Amino acid sequence: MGSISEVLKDDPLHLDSVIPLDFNTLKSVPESHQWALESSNHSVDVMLPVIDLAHPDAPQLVAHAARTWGMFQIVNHGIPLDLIQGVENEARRLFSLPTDEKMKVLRSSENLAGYGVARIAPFYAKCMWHEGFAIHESCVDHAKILWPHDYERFCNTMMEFRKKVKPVADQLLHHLLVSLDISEEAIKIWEASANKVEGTIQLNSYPACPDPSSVIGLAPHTDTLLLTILNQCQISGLQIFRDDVGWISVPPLSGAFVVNVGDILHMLSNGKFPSAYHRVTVSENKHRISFAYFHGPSVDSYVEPLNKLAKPLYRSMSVKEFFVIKAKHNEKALSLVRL
Ligand SMILES: C=C1C[C@]23C[C@@]1(O)CC[C@H]2[C@@]12CCC[C@@](C)(C(=O)O1)[C@H]2[C@@H]3C(=O)O
Ligand SMILES: O=C(O)CCC(=O)C(=O)O
Ligand SMILES: [Fe+2]
Repeated sequence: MGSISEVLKDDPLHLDSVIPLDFNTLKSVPESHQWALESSNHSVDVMLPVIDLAHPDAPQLVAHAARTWGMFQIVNHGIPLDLIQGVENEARRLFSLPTDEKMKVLRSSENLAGYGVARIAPFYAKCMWHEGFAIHESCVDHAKILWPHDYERFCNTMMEFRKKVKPVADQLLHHLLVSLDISEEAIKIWEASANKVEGTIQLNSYPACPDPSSVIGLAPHTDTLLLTILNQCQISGLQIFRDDVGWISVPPLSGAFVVNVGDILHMLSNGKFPSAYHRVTVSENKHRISFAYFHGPSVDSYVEPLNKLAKPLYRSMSVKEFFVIKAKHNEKALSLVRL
């Protein structure tokens, strides 16, 4: 995504003016973080599909789960447990730094990488109980500022994770595209588009909160790209919304990753794979960490429903155009590009 800064330079959100709170010093929830939540984060427990990627039917199971849920969990993905633990440890090392240290790597408005609030933060009057750190391409510059004499451990761990997770995302995308009954050429184009970019890693931190029912970790949203592969680090908090059931908790499963469909795959599949609407709640006594890999596409790609036999529900547009629409309209973006 070389020219993403170009896309974001007209972004109306001034993220560098929204700074995460110094959560460590708080004994109560400040008004700035108190949300009027209907039914206070209430959710039900329904098991999301858990797919063994080594199972011979994995391609069909993945496609079925993406169609019915837009979100599922994967096991037997080949990402070693010690690497998962390593990423969590490094994320905890980063977020436990003093606020003034983290502020040295604050993400600017037109930049994808660095420390700060979620990109969706400026859409809400209240702040989320969350801080994040995004890694785009290399993380050496930022890590050297944080740990001048010990930056390699952080960077090597993150790069090793990206090296291992990207092929998993490629494989999942392949299963999904094949199931769409589209031309081999279209499959190749989109695989190449996703393959061309390194993908962004997002580390999320949700500190323990004195009154979890009055705050939100991450407000309800859909992810923008093709696929997100997320690890919840063994602490619950992620919820997915279904019209028929309401909010459903996604229990963390040791060693598993949660996969969810993003808006661009939603459009490519003509809505067959719905982008998952999800949110995050926080805990009273646990500092929750999660980390996610956001898979492609290249900003130079052109998005349109790929199955030419079906009536298109979304108009054609460049990925850049969609990023601009999403940055301006957030939740309304998909409905604005619907035909
Ligand atoms: C690649 C990206 C997806 C993301 C925006 C980003 O540039 C890096 C952070 C990602 C994240 C994580 C929290 C939720 C989210 C909606 C946000 O505000 O920042 C996602 C973005 C997204 O999928 O649009
Ligand atoms: O922390 C989580 O479980 C989810 C994070 C998330 O939705 C995101 O990074 O887009
Ligand atoms: Fe998300």
